Amino acid sequence: MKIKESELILNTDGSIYHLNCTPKDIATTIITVGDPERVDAIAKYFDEVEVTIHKREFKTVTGTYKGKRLTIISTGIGTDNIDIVFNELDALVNIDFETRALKKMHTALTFIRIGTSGAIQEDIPVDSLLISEKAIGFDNLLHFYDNTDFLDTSFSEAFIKHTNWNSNLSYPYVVPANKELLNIFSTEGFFKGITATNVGFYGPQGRTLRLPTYDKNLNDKIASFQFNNQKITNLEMETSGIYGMSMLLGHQAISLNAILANRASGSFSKNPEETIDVLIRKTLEMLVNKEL
Ligand SMILES: O=P(O)(O)O[C@H]1O[C@H](CO)[C@@H](O)[C@H]1O
Ligand SMILES: O=c1cc[nH]c(=O)[nH]1
Repeated sequence: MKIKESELILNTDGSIYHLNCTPKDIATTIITVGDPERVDAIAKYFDEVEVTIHKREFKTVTGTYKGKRLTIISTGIGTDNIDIVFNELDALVNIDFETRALKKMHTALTFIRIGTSGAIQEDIPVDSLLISEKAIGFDNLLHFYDNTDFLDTSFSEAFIKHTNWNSNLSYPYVVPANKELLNIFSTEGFFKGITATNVGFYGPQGRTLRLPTYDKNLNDKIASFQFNNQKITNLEMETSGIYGMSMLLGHQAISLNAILANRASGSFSKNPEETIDVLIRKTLEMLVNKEL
């Protein structure tokens, strides 16, 4: 079936609408970051850069690291951008742009998020690295899609009860990391935990500058919640969307977090760039050594 021009939107040069990339521009292993400037902070380690494309908050660099072809792309902030980036990257490999039909052979992509995050457990210090075993999404992206049977509703129900979750907020959805990637990255000295993905940095993460939040104890309730001996460890703004979209589209994803803030102790990293750089170098080496 031919996908309409209003659904699969191609620019006059044949590139996809927001990302401005054509199918040849991307590798099958893709590092996602929020901050467009982090793309160059990673690409500076490449042997060579093949492609650089920048439109809006979406900066894409494809090149090689120790001979391995990789793409780095910035998503900007939030799961609304994840919807765009993941649908468009998937289209680049799984839709024929000439015929506008789905390709017969599915191509699975491997996604590694190199992100920043704030811990809510006191024993996860600033400047540590954490791998997200699961994400709990306080955003509503996944609720717009069908076929979400993989979501862990028992976890959601227990969480809603424990926190007395406000019914005006969207239903928190719980989605796992890719098992294989989780096993691979789990061996390398990361903390492991459950990442809460929020719809904002301030109120939604319980930060108060001038505006009070509806429940000043919400972060404490989130931190004290346990399900099957697992705790929610950290807050950020993309992982639930990345895990959810990857499950829906048949890709594999893992989210790695540089912990810059500790909300329990009220502290923030004195050298965030250094911590992010440690995570970048570690991730690049693992991608090559584990042949991901
Ligand atoms: O550093 P990035 O990857 O952008 O991730 C975190 O930082 C941003 C907020 O400062 C949000 O996008 C959050 O998820
Ligand atoms: O506390 C933090 C730190 C980074 N990113 C977030 O979303 N929250």
